[in-house]
Amino acid sequence: MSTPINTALTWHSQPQSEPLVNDWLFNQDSLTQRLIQLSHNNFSVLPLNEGWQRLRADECAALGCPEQSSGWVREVFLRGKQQPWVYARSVASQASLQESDFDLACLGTRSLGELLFSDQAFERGVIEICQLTPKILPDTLLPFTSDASTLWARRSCFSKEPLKILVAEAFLPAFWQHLATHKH
Ligand SMILES: C=C(O[C@@H]1C=C(C(=O)O)C=C[C@H]1O)C(=O)O
Repeated sequence: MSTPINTALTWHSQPQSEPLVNDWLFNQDSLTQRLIQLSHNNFSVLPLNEGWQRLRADECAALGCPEQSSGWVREVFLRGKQQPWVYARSVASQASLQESDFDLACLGTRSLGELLFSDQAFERGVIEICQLTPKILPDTLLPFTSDASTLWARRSCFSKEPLKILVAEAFLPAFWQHLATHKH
């Protein structure tokens, strides 16, 4: 289902004007844990697509691996109250996975965050954000029709030498609607 997408994504770390957006985009804690709390434990991970693929140019650059590298791609929905709240795409190069004992392929419906945040050896790099627009993310990639004109997304690298896992998360309209209707 994944299709090559426009890699002209402009990732940056510039805080935005809305405090609520900044809180969710730049928070360093496990997103899984925050969504478990926000959903009052009604949280689940829905794998959408997993497998070996050629990584995107921006992903290779972020991982520091050669262009056109192959890697394991994991795309999921993080769901709160059975609603897709976040679309996530996590990738790691084949070379680094082969050198490590990290089995990204075995996760299934377990959250990647459970592994990344339980193992103190993983260091998180800078969180970058960008706004995804339909022209960047054709709906062939995002398996849902988003009624938002843009989606806020963030990404960061989790490193535990020699392994680097690039985790990108796009917050979906249903997430912001839940926040708006359940003032916290
Ligand atoms: C990095 C984390 O893991 C989350 C879990 C993911 C998965 O299971 O594929 C993907 C993105 C993350 O939001 C986290 O919980 O912060």
